[in-house]
Amino acid sequence: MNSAELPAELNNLAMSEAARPLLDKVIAHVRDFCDPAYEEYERLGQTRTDRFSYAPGQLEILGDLKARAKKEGLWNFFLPNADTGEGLSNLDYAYIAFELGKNPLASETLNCSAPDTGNMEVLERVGTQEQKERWLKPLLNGEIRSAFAMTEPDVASSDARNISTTAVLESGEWVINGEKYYISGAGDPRCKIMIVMVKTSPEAETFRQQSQILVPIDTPGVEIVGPMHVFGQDHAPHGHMHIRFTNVRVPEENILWGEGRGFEISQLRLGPGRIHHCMRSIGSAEKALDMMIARGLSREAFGRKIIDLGKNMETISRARIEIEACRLMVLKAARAMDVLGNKEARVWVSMIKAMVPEKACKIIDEAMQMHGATGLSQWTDLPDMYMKQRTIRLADGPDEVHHAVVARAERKAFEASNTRRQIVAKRSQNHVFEGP
Ligand SMILES: Cc1cc2nc3c(=O)[nH]c(=O)nc-3n(C[C@H](O)[C@H](O)[C@H](O)COP(=O)(O)OP(=O)(O)OC[C@H]3O[C@@H](n4cnc5c(N)ncnc54)[C@H](O)[C@@H]3O)c2cc1C
Repeated sequence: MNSAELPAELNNLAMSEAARPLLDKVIAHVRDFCDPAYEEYERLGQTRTDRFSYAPGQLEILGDLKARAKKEGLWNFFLPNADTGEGLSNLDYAYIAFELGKNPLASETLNCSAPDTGNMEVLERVGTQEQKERWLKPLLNGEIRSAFAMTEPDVASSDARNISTTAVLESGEWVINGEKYYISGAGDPRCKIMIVMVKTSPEAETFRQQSQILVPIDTPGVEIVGPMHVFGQDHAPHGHMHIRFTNVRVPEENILWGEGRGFEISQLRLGPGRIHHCMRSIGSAEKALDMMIARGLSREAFGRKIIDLGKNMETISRARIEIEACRLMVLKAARAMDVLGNKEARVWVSMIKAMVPEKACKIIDEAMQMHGATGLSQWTDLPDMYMKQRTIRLADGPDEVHHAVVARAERKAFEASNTRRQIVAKRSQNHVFEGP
C-alpha cells in the first residue's frame, strides 16, 4: 500500500477542535474518579460469594461513575457520526480511547466497552426498528450488557467459513444447535443478549452461508457450561464463557439484516471493534512505560539506580519509539476509516491489529522485568495488562490472519502497478546497485 496514492486528507491526523474539550474531560474523569475507584472496586470483588455475580458495592461504584460520565456528556463516543452517539469521528475517538486504556473501568463508565460497542454499532446500522427498540436502546442507556458468539471449540474459527453451529427455520422460528467458547461478557449477570454467528444456508455460495441471529441469553436451551480461563484466570464476573445451544428457538425476525449476511455484518463490526482495542493498547503501553521509569528511578542495585544499569535506558527509548510509531499507525487507521469507510480501510485496520498488541505486550513485559518479582505479582497491574494485550493477539482474529490481509493487499498492489514492476525489472536487468 502506497500512501502517496491515497487521498491527501488521510494524512491529517489532528484531533478536531470540537472534540478537544471532551478529551480534557475524559482525562480528568479517568484520573480523578476511575483511578481512585478501581482499587476499592477490586477489593470488593474479592468478597464475592459467587464468582459470576457482583459483590455488594461493586455495581454501585460502576453506577456512580457511569452516572457522572453521562452527566458530563462523556457517553457513547464510539458511534461515529450516528444520531445516537456524540458524533465523534474514529480519529477523535482514538485520542479518547488512548486515555481509556489506562484504567480497566474507564471504558465501561463511558458505555464504550467491548463487546457492547461492536454489538451496538451493528444494531444501529442493520437492526430493524423493533430490534433497536428492544436491544439497542437499553444498551445505549448502559442498562444491559451483551455478547458476541462466533468462536467454536471444534473448528478453526479464525476462518469463519468453518462455523458449524446450525440455525434451521421451523414454523417461524430459528432452531439453533451447536457450541461456542470464549464468549466474552456472557458471564456478566447484566448480559441479556447475544449476537450469534450461525450457519443458516449450507447450500449457498461460501460467503452467504452464515447469518447472525439475536439470542436472548435466558432462552431455553442456552446452557452456560462454564468459564474458559486466560492464563488460569476466569475474568469473573465478565467471563469468557463456554456455551452450548440445544434446540434453542428464537423468532424468525431475530435474524440481523437477513439470511446469509453474516459475513457482511462481520465486516461492519470488526473495523471499529478491532481499532478500539488497539487504541486502548497504546494507553496501556504508555502506562507500562511510566511504571517502568518510576520503578527504575526508585531503586538501586550495584551502586546505581536500576534505570542506569545495563541497557535499561535503551529499553525505555525503544518503548517510547515503538509507542509513537504505533500511535501514528492507529491514528492513520482511524482516519482511513473516516475517509475511506470501514470496508476500504480494512487493510489499515489489519496493519495495526497485527502490530500494536504485539508491541504493547513487549513493552509491558519489559516493565515487568524492570520491577523484578513484583512485576509478576498482584502488587502491580502489569500481569493483567500483559494478559489483556496477549489476548488481543487472538481475539478479533489472530495476528497471522491480519498479516495475511496486509500481505495480500501489498502483493495485489504490486502486481497491479506497472511502474513498480518495471522499476524492479529494470534494476535486476542492469544488476545496478543504486544505493539507498
Ligand atoms: C480472552 C479471549 C476472548 C475472546 N472473546 C471472544 C468473543 O467474545 N467471541 C468470540 O466469538 N470469540 C472470542 N474469542 C476467540 C477468538 O476470536 C479466536 O480465538 C480467534 O478468532 C482464533 O480462532 P481459534 O481460536 O479457533 O484459532 P484457529 O482458527 O484454530 O487458529 C489457530 C492458529 O492458527 C494460525 N493461523 C490461523 N489462520 C492463519 C493464517 N491465515 N495464516 C497463518 N496462520 C494462521 C494462527 O497462529 C492461529 O492463532 C476470544 C478469545 C480469547 C483468548
